[in-house]
Amino acid sequence: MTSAADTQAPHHPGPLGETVVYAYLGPEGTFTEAALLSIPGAQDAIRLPAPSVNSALEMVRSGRASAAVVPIENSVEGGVSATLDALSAGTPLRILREVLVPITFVLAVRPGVALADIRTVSTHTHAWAQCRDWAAVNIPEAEYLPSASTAAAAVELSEADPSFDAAICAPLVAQRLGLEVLAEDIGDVRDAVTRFVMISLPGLLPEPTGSDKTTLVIPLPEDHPGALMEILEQFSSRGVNLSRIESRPTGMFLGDYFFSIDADGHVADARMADTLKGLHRISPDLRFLGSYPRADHRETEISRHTSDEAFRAADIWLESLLNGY
Ligand SMILES: O=C(O)C(=O)C[C@]1(C(=O)O)C=C[C@@H](O)C=C1
Repeated sequence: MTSAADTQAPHHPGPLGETVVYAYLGPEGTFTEAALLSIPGAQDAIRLPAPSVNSALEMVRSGRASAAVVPIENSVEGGVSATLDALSAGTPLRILREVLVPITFVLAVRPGVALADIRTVSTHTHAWAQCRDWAAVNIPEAEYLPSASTAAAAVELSEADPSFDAAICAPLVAQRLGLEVLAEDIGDVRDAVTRFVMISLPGLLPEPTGSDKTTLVIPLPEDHPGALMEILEQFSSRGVNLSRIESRPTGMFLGDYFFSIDADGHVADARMADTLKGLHRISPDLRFLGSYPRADHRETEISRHTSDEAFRAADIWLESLLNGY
């Protein structure tokens, strides 16, 4: 379902010199690499695996890469905190496109190891959260050890003296590394999907398509009754639908939070532009992370009174009042 990998999408990172250089959460064989490879042109680009989401984004900030691909949200486990936090601070970055990748996990071991021998298992925390119930039934004695990615766990398992007995990873990486697959499709929820985003430094925005998403980071202005309501009202009064809202601690002090929000529509749409202005009045430090096409191509629903025409007609009417009519 790598449905954002369509050819008409106009949003590519600007070339760095002549060659497009992509950073991604590595090593080779991560689901993130699969997401990157589904983007037109990425097969011919230079691809730099990074050991963490932060370092992938740092490569973009420092100019080593033109863009980075990182996971942002999973249909089972929700937001990827490392990405949400890294985008909320530091040099501003922009999301240029999103990619959806169906997720299937296998349990991989070194040849000859049986299910009953497994005392320790390693994978990415998001992957573990998606296979926890399967593990509780099938390897109940196994202790979980977190790894930087599913592929990093598989790579360590394939090397000399791994510090664990099994890895949860993508089927392809287990096969590539010569690991034995003891169980397939071990995710607790069928049809799990992870959403990845392509990130670059701010530049020209992708054109509106009628099926777009806008991502924002909004610090809660000041702690008072109704503060969150004031933020939400900006969206609802302009007919803007939210597809994701999460709160994350800013890390500054206990109780200090920001909201990470995905809203349907593009900043070039009058109702979204008006929403952003309203939000800026309430929370001037908000971050605009980009407007980009939806991977599922679902069209934004617009009611008659929040269409671009309705906003234009209202502007013209107000102008006429000011001109004495
Ligand atoms: O470890 C990987 O293979 C990744 O690409 C990371 C990641 C994630 O952060 O959610 C991506 C997809 C899966 O949901 C599990 C792990």
